[in-house]
Amino acid sequence: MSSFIFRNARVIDPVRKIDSRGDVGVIDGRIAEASEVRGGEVIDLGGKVLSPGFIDLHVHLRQPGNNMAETIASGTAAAAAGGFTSVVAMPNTNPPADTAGAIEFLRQTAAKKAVVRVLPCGCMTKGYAGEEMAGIGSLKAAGVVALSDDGRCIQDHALMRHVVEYAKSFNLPILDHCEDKCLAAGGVMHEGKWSVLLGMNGISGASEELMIARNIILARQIGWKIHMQHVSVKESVELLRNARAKGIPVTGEATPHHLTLTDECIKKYDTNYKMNPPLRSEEDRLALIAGVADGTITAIATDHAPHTMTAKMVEFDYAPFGIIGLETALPVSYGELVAKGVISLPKLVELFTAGPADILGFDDYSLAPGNPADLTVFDPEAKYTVDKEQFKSNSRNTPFDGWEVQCKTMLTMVGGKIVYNEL
Ligand SMILES: NC(=O)N[C@@H](CC(=O)O)C(=O)O
Ligand SMILES: [Zn+2]
Ligand SMILES: [Zn+2]
Repeated sequence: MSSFIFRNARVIDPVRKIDSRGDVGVIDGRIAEASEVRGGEVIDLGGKVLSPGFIDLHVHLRQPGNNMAETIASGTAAAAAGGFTSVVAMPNTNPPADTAGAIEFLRQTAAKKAVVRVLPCGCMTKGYAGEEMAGIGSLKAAGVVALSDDGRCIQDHALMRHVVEYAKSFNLPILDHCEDKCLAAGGVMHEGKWSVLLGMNGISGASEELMIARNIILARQIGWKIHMQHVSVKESVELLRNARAKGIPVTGEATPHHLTLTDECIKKYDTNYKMNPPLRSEEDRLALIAGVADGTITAIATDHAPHTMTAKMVEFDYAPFGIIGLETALPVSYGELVAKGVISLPKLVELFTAGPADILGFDDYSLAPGNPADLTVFDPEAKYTVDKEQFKSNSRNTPFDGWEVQCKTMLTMVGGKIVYNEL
């Protein structure tokens, strides 16, 4: 395997609290002191940022079941283009990833087709139907890194309690889609001023708040980690903030779209603004940003949810929920959080690296010599226009097409192999 020296990097390594000019070496797929590399390829970064590879906790790869929308090959190519070196693959495929066999399929296909690491996530319940617990022990043995029924939420609190107990005994974090079905029923957008004005059925913020409260209670009672996916409302942020202050092991992620867009966008009736949870009010959006700024929210995750053009090109009510995000996450988050002075650049890097690594229970996700050479190089100064036709994803369902953005992925390296290069 080849060696590399990255010269003149702005090295940002949140775990080791480093933000300084320097060189980073890679020998045989691992990070090394640059001075120890003999005769490797020299790449001058001219001050561009080099950081640990980004981890996306929340990605829908759609294979098996909907290869038109995405495959493991196309989804991981999109991830590489976005600077992600690892993605957690949500199990709501068809068939769902609720057995060791399904996880084995994912792992074997990823070994052949993926360009970044695919971290399998298994269902909490059989068929993610929320009725019967999945075989959590065999999912663990097959290599899942977490459990989730994403797309749906277990409504039966006693069942959820048992799942959390099993997850604890198998040392698996739970990534939960928090949504009370009764309160959300029939809704297609956020319940608020705009749903009234547009005459559309709303999804109450309380549907999320209620299940976040439920999960906080279970995390406290059982003493186990529950991570709240795609947190979207103000009240959820407040609940999380208070619970974390008390030491309850709960965490939350924010998506780039919930940080930047609101329910007002729905007036365009464009189904690329339809996702679950829905775009919320401006007040909710600002609360989410405040939660990121004060450390209540410790990860940015895309909830990359590809859908084909034909699936999305229908009346708003009938379109599936979900938008893609892997190839826009970095610039969109940079624009809202760093360019506007809400957080520093190292903090943004943390939200894409050490934050998600910690939620998964990985330790030392840093640029320490000896660690796997999973690296992201990006240029915070580079300005460009988002063009969905250039995406590596099989899908085009993005609300960010045509956005003038700043901060571009320049190179992605996984285990010492360059999988994306724009330098
Ligand atoms: N976010 C979405 O709107 N859709 C996701 C499911 C989910 O993340 O809940 C999907 O699988 O399409
Ligand atoms: Zn979800
Ligand atoms: Zn999802």
